[in-house]
Parts: sequence; structure tokens; C-alpha cells
Amino acid sequence: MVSNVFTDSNSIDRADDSLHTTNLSTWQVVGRLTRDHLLPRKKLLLGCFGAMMFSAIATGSLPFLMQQAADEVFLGKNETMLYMLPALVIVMVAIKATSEYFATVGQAYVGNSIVADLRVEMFERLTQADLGWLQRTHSGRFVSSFMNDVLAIREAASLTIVALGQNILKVLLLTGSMFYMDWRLSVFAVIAIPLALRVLGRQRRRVHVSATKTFQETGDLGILVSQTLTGIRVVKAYDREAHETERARRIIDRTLEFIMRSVRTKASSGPVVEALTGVGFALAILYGGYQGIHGSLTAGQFMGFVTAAMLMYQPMKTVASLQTMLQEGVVAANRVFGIIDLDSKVAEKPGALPLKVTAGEISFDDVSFHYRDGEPVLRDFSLTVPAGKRIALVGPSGSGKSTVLNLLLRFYDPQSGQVRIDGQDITDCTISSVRLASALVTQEPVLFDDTIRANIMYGSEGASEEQVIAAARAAVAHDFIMAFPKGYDTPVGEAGNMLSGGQRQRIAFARAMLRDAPILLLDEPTSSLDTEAEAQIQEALDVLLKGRSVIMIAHRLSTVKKADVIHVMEAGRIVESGNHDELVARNGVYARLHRTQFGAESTKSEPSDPTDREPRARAAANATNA
Ligand SMILES: Nc1ncnc2c1ncn2[C@@H]1O[C@H](COP(=O)(O)OP(=O)(O)OP(=O)(O)O)[C@@H](O)[C@H]1O
Repeated sequence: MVSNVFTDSNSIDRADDSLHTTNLSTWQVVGRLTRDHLLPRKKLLLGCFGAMMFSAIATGSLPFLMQQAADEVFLGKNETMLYMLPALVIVMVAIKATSEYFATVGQAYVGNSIVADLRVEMFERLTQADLGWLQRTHSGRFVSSFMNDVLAIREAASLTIVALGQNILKVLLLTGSMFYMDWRLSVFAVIAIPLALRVLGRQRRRVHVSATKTFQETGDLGILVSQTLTGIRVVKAYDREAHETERARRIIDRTLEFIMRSVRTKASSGPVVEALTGVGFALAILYGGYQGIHGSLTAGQFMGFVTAAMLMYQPMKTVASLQTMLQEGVVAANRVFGIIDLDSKVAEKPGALPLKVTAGEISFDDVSFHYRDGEPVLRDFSLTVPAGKRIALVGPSGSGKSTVLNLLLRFYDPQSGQVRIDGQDITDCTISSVRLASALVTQEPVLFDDTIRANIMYGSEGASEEQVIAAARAAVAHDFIMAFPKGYDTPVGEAGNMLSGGQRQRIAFARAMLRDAPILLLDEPTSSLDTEAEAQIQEALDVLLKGRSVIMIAHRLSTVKKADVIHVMEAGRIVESGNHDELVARNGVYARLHRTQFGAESTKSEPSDPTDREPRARAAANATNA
């Protein structure tokens, strides 16, 4: 059954999961958690350990009190002790209870603050990670690390603290008292421990494998949930609900199987230690009893020893099975550290200075770039955008248009050549100053689940209410915003789904307007809209373009015509440049695109007449809405 589980062809194809995990051993993980997260909290930890020590001492004193009770009260008939011993027991139990309370709260605080630290570190790392790396990995995998992996690490950290602070101390104290009482008996009691450790080593490896699979499957479930909900319209339209549910069921079944493998192995580690040490314990009783009959061992000594041995077994079981119990935490930590340790390829040079934008001239000089080795995307690409001018990039799908914007925003750095803004190589400048120089408007407007105001102010947090309203007015958005009962405080819903496409795009324009960057990058902001919505945003687009250096990726004739120069890209190079009429007259790539891509919009009449595009745009819009 398990082998089927491993080889199920319906599992989700994980995008190179090994990329995101480190390969640290149990003790390396414990060492790193101790160094990075436990030692910085050493005062609190010392408090915890102090509380644990009191608890251990109080626990360790109980066998002695038992011994005294047997020897002094029962055999010695000592009445003073009859009253003293219960009082002492109450004091010790009170110390034990109080110190255990503080130890538990302190330990939970440490564990949960490690979770908080790791979540912040991962989030920071993810927001700074290279786009290429992020795009190769499904977001569900990251969500799973945030939700599940860190909790497993917390358990591992708690186990380590308890094992180190409480149980090891208890084991040492109780073993000390056992050896103090009778060393020969003690040797019998601990004789089987080395054998137990060997068996546990094998179990540790089994748990490690199951835990790895469990986390992968849990990540897959996250991916499946997120992609099913994102594509729910297509899932329903293609009648795939049952298929997706079946896929989810298989992943959930596999996860259950792997969890149960871990649980079975871990659950058996306690009994394994118990069975093996029980043999030693039986030998100790045999030897102790023999000594009681034939030797000098008193009943009190024997009872004290037996109490110490019994009290020692539970903490010893915990310490001995620690490696096995820690495996889930180790696997989870390797996944989390894989994210935290990630190096960005786009890095700031030491001593990088902020970009100084004077006029906003952009130039690409002999830029070559590839995402994957051996698959060039831009080849010796050169382009100049004079300050305040608008250029349009057109070209077949995959010709590298979006890549040009990616490089200008430093989402990636080119392998050779330079990208310059006002003569400064942007790889010599700080990343944030380069990104602040541009405002990006994407094909699909990106809105966050917040109010309209927050969405407009995204990236311009210091803006005043008047500035927000002015930006919205310029983007021809103010009137429709005010028509909502809550105005600017209207929530836009997940990804803005409570607004229409045209409204979303105008909010995105208002955001870019408020940002007021000297460079504007447009990734065909009208292509996802139908003709009516497109007509609504043309006016807003005209205001947005005014006075900026603009690179626009254009699929629509109406957008292309707003450019001063049109550059035609093919296979990572500019192959033609000019204005619309020149390029059509040349009868080259542009003319072909004009006929096939946006030319279809205009075959019936005047090319720039947007109403001629209606049937195609409607069809496209209907397809999107399907
Ligand atoms: N993150 C990525 N990793 C690997 N390859 C990529 C990545 N992004 C784009 N590519 C590849 O680079 C090439 C150029 O892509 P790009 O998105 O720049 O083209 P485009 O001209 O903007 O296309 P479209 O008009 O379809 O949006 C394509 O072959 C694409 O498959």
C-alpha cells in the first residue's frame, strides 16, 4: 500500500522542491536553533531552566522522603518524623507545582516567539527573493511553510528545551541518587540503555522519511486548494469538481498514511526503551531482593531505589527518544531554512548609491539576458527612450517585451550589457531607488483585499486625502468611487473582485498617478478590458502618460498609436522601428502583426476606430468571463 502511495502518478509535480530545502542533520538543526533563537533569549531560558531545576529537585527529593517514611516512621516508629515528613512532602509538591507552571509558560513563550521570528524572517526573505525563483514555486508551498513547518519547529524547540532543561536534569539527579544509594543495583537498571539507543537510531531514520513525505504532501494540498479556488470558474465550467475532490482525497489519504507511519514509529520508541530498560529493572529487583534476604539492604533503601528508578524512566524515555521525536522538526526546519538562507541573484553592490533621476532618459545598451541557461531571451538588445517620450514595444508572444520591463525594474539583472537611467547603470544603484523611479501598470490590475483608498495609496503611504482624490480624479475614477455608499472606504474584495475590470484598472492608474514617478511602464493595460471599459479608461490613460518617459507593451492599436515611436521585437531583438504608418508601409513583421493581432480589429474600416474591435473584444471578454 505504501509503495503505491510513493509512486502515485497523480501527485502534484513539485517544482524542484530540493531547491528550497537545506540538508542539516538533527544536531546541526538543534545547534542552529539554539544559536539563533534560544541563546538570544538566554535570560528567559535560564529562568525556565531554574524553574525546571526546582521541579527536578523537588521530584528527586520524593524518593528520599519515601525512604525516610519507611525507615523512620514504619520501622523506627519515629513520631516526630510522622509529622515532619507530610509537611515536607507538601512543601516539595508545592515547589514542584509552582516551578512546573513557570517552566511551562516560559517554554511556550520561547517556542512561540521562535515561530514568530521564523515567520517574519521567511516573509522578509520571500518579499526580497528573486522573481524567477518565486515564479518557479507555487505559493501554496510557501503558505504551507508558514502554517505547518514553523509549528513543527516549535514542537522540536520545546522538546529540546524540555529534554535539555528538565529531563536531562531529572535523569542526572535521579541516576545520581540511585548510584548514591546502591551503585550495583543502578548498573542493572541502566544496562540496556545503549542497546535502546541503537534501535532508536533506526527508528529516527524511518520517521525522517515519513516526515519529509508528510510535509511535501501537506504542501501539495495547499497548492491544490489554492489553485482550485483560483481557477474555480474553469473547474466548474469544465465539470471537474469531482476530479479535483478525488485528487484532494488522494493527497489527504497519502498524508494520513505518512503521518501514521511517523506516529507508529514514534509511539513504538517509548515502549522499545521501556521494554529494554524493563529487563534491567527486573534484574535490579532480583539482585536487590536477594540482597534484602541475604545481605544488608534495608527495605527503606530498596524502596528509595525503586522509587528513583521508576521516576527516572519517564524522563529517560523522553531523552532517549528525543532524536526520533525531533525528526519532524528537523525536516520542517530544513524546509524553512531553505527559504531563509536563499541568496538573491539581484543584489545590491557594496556602496551602491541611490539613482538620481534628472530627466528620465532610459537606455538599454547591448543587453543580453536569459532566464534559463542556453535559452537567450534578449540578444544584444539596444533601445533608447528619450526623456519624456513614449515608446511602444510590439512583437509576437514570447519575443521578450515583458522581459524589457523586468530588467528596467531590476526584477532580474542582465548577464551582459547595461540598463541605464539618466546615464547611470541601474545595477550600480540601490534597488529601491531604481524601483521608485518607475510606476508599473500591469495587464491585469493587481488590487489587494483592502479599501479603495489603501489600494490607491499603495506605495505612496504619506499621501494626503487631497492627493488621493486628485489622483483618482485624474484616473477618471473619483465619480464611480463616490457612487459607492462607503466611497474611498469601500473594500475591493479578494484581488478586487468586487469591482469591474475597468474600475480595477482605473484604480491601478490612480495608484500610478499618485506615485508620480518620472518613468511609466505599461504592460498593455487595456488588453483585458472590453471595448466599453477600454473607452472609459482612454481618457485616464492620456492623463497618466503626460510628461513621463513611457515604455508601453502594446497589443491594441489604440495603445500603439499613443506612442512617439513603435519598436517591433522578434526573438529578443528590435527588428523594426518607426510610426504606425511607416511600419505598415514597410510590409514587414509589424505589418504582419497588424493584420493578425490588432489588424483584425480594423479590417472592416478605419484602423483606429475602436468600435470596429467590438466583436473580437466582446468574444475575448466573454471567454474571460466564462
Ligand atoms: N520567469 C521565467 N522563467 C523562464 N523563462 C521565462 C520566464 N519569463 C519569461 N520566460 C520566457 O522568456 C521568453 C520571453 O518572455 P516575455 O514574457 O518577455 O515575452 P513577451 O514578448 O512579453 O510575451 P507576451 O506578449 O506573450 O507576454 C519566453 O520564451 C518565455 O517563455
